[in-house]
Amino acid sequence: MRNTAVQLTDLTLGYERVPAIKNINGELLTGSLTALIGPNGSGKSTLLKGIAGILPPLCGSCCVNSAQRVAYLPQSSALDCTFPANVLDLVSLGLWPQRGLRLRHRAEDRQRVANALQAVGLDGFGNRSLSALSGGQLQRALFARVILQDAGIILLDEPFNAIDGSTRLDLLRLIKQWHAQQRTILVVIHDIALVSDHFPQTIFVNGELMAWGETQTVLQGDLPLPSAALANAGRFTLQRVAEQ
Ligand SMILES: Nc1ncnc2c1ncn2[C@@H]1O[C@H](COP(=O)(O)OP(=O)(O)OP(=O)(O)O)[C@@H](O)[C@H]1O
Repeated sequence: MRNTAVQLTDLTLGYERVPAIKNINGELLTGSLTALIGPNGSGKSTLLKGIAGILPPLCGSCCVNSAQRVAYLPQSSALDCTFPANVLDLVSLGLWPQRGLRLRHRAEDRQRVANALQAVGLDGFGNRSLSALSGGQLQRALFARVILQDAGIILLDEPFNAIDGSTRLDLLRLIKQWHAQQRTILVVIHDIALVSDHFPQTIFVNGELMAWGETQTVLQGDLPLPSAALANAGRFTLQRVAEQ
């Protein structure tokens, strides 16, 4: 697994022994930037949870390069923002893989948290309660936590949902910085134009693996996605894995 960050072998994942996504084979190369696309309910979040180690395989295996830490950012709608915590609490959690849960912040840690908040444009938001953040501000805070996790493998579930254009650009810039640092990045996205413009690799799932490869090859046909997702993205021919 020298150049392999994640290896999936006949991987089937699901809930209460009912498969949600079946027989996935493939590998994420170290330093790759990959979009994960597919219709609602096609198993994208399930696959991310499997790679993050949150969901054990029903069959097959998911091997993650043990030399690399994994950062997983769930859909922000899955987070309970009524929890009595502020932005500093949330972002500082990114330090626990390195410092442990009972961390006492050193001056160096406080500086790293401040730097991460600055990098996502949330300077001065540290004491703001999570419940008082807008959707875009919450997404920025979650990205600050990912910065602190300093992981080699970064899994992001729909980070561009319900955010405005400038937040989207800022977050995209961060993803590109991580890519330039040779981190391995997998991002669930519904916006096919964004995938086409910014992601070199694409995985397309629909309960099983439909295609995995260069984005322009994968997006060469009619994808069974809502027409809104295809707006401005042209027509694509789907190259099925089975036909390769
Ligand atoms: N906790 C759960 N318990 C039981 N079934 C689940 C659970 N989470 C997801 N599922 C089911 O697994 C299948 C895949 O769901 P998943 O959330 O992975 O899809 P998705 O592609 O991420 O969808 P979306 O684009 O809507 O976020 C769906 O049929 C869903 O109903």
